[in-house]
This record gives sequence, C-alpha cells and structure tokens, in this order.
Amino acid sequence: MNIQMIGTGSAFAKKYDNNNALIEVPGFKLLVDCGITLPKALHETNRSFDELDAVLISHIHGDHVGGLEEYAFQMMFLYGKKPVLYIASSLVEPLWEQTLRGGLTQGPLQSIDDFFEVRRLEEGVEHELHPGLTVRLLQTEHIVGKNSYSFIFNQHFFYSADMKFSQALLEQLVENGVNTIFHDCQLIAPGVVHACLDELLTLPEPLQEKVWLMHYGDTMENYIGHTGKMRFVQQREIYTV
Ligand SMILES: Nc1ccn([C@@H]2O[C@H](COP(=O)(O)O)[C@@H](O)[C@H]2O)c(=O)n1
Ligand SMILES: [Zn+2]
Ligand SMILES: [Zn+2]
Repeated sequence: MNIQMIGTGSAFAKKYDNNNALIEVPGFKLLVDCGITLPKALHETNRSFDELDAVLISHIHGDHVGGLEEYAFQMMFLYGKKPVLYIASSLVEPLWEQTLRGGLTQGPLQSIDDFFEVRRLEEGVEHELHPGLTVRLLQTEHIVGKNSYSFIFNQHFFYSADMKFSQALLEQLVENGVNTIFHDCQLIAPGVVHACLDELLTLPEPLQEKVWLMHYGDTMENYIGHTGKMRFVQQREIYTV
C-alpha cells in the first residue's frame, strides 16, 4: 500500500496544504479527507478528482472536509459521475446539515445522496474497500461533542484523525499488530485538541521509531533533529507502508 500526503499542514498552515492523503493499492485510489486546499493541491500534484475511486472522511473540520463541495460539483458537471464517500454513519447527518447543504443544494438536488454514493461505515468493523485495502474506524478524542475517527488500514497502518495524545492507545495498537503510525502533531505546546510534539516525545523510543509526524505548522523545519526517533512525513512524497 502506498501513501502520498497531498498536504501535511495544520489547519492554519500556509506553507503546507491541508493534511489530506492519497492511499493507493493496485486498481484503487482512496483520498483520505478533502480539505479546503485539497482541490488546488491535487491539481498541483498533477492529479484530477476523476482518477480517485473514493474519499474517506475522518471528521468535520474545514481542513478535512472543506473541499468536498468542489469534489462533488466537479464530478457532477465535468465528469458526470457521483463520487463514492466512505464515512462513519454518525457523521453523515452533520456533514450534510452543518457543512455541505448550503453550498450544494440546487433545484431538485436536495440530499447528500444526490451528490455522493454514500457508504456508511461502522466503528470497529473491518471494512474491505477494495481487494488489498481494508479500513477499521477507531473513534479518537479531538473536540468534545464532535465525533472524530482515526483509521487502521490493512490491520497494520494507523492514520490518526486530529486527536489528543494517548500513549495507552498507541501502545495498544502496536500490541495488536500496528507497525506504522502517521500521527498529527502540533509543534507548539499545549496540544489542547491535538497531540503536541512535547507529548509525543515522552513515548518510549521503540514506539517513537514507528511514528511519523504530520498535520504540522509552518515552522516544521525548525524542529528537524528535535523529534527523537520520530520522523516528519514530507508533503507529496510517496511512502510504502
Ligand atoms: N489555538 C487553537 C487553535 C484552534 N483550535 C481548534 O482547532 C480546531 C481546528 O483545527 P483542526 O486542526 O482540528 O482541524 C478547531 O476546533 C479550533 O477550535 C484550538 O483548540 N486552539
Ligand atoms: Zn485538522
Ligand atoms: Zn480537527
């Protein structure tokens, strides 16, 4: 499985695009989150919405869903298709009612199903998205009252939604077979709604070796060499995990 971060930036980053990823297995390309900067960033990566097979959403913040309106409209008006949207069941209603409805509705097109082929996912269930690609949703702590789901792909690759620090969770994941962790990282403490670098640096070194940092601010380069055994994911680079 290959992963390319179309962006690695935090919500306010300007040097880096929104923390959205493209996961690829033979015959299938999955976009993970679709933030405000995604349409332009995808274009700059010489890719188009039409080549994606589906999008998977972690939670409802602009840097993760703000590009979905353009995705839906481009697919409808440029390609005559309805994109496949994988999303936790609990997020379907808030995504439509609180984020997309205002921009997308027109004439007879009044429901999320008019724009997306919605595939509802349940937490804790192993879902096969395509032969060679499974995902399990894990609800992780981010903002009180807003559901947020991290992902375990192919039972060994953990991709954090925006989440608070939890050493216990990371240790449990590794015990259960996870060998690579892409984790959001706020460079400056306190993390509040994200794990911050100081917290992640308290992880034991063998665990740090499995951790790659993403969702970082514009000053990331100042921290190179100061992340213990953890490494920064580089925007647009392709990793095999
Ligand atoms: N100093 C800050 C700045 C922002 N927040 C919260 O972050 C959320 C948006 O960013 P994401 O990376 O989570 O998409 C939003 O809920 C802000 O309230 C914060 O807590 N502190
Ligand atoms: Zn975010
Ligand atoms: Zn968030």
